[in-house]
Amino acid sequence: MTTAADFTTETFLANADHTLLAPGTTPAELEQFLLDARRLGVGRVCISPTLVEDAAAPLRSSAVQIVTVVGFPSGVHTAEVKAAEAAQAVADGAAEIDMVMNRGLARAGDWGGVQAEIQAVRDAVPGVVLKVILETAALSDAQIVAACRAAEAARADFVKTSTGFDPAGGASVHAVQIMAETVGGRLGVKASGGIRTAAAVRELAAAGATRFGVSGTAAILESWGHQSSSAAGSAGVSVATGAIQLPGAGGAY
Ligand SMILES: O=C[C@H](O)COP(=O)(O)O
Repeated sequence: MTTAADFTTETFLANADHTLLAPGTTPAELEQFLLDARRLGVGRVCISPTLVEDAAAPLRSSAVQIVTVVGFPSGVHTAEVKAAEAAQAVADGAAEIDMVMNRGLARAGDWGGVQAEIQAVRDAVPGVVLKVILETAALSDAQIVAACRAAEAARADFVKTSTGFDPAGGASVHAVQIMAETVGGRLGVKASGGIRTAAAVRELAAAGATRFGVSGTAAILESWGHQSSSAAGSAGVSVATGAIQLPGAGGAY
């Protein structure tokens, strides 16, 4: 079990998906983002599918891998579209796929349907790391548990809390605990959306997160030496309640 105290910057960087998913990104902004990723020493970048091909060439000489998103951010795309999007992204150079689950199916209790759409993406990109974005802030605890089970049954590799773009909110300690209790040790748990400080990263790691989707990587590293609680920080993370506000990328949709 990871404790907040022994979670180092090295552990964080090795398990960080440095993220750029804002719509309207220009080639110059992508270039700067990739330079930052290498300077920071992150293991992966998480970028929009339209950016994958352009990012693949400059990253080829580095150890940085490309993660992209499918059915993003709403998840309302058909399973066939998500599967095709995933296959195209891998052909373009993506090493990992973060797909957004169809939340309507989940809220209706159609867990067979949820499993089937995850399975469709799984089958389209065999051998590729597949994460399922649940948008946990918009689900009940029981729905989070069932969604985790559907992801595991469909042979996903990770469950992921949030897109970072939903008004319901981002990652929370509470959701991560539920996910870790349900599939932890067999599937990874990616916390993402609204994570702004080192304190928040440590709390989420202690709750069971094994991967972190963060657009504010540099600011998180800058805050690493500070002991101020994420709950009280300007990041808007409330560890007590687990609610995370999304002052950054979230709300763009
Ligand atoms: O998937 C990752 C999230 O979009 C990152 O959210 P963030 O911009 O709030 O760090």
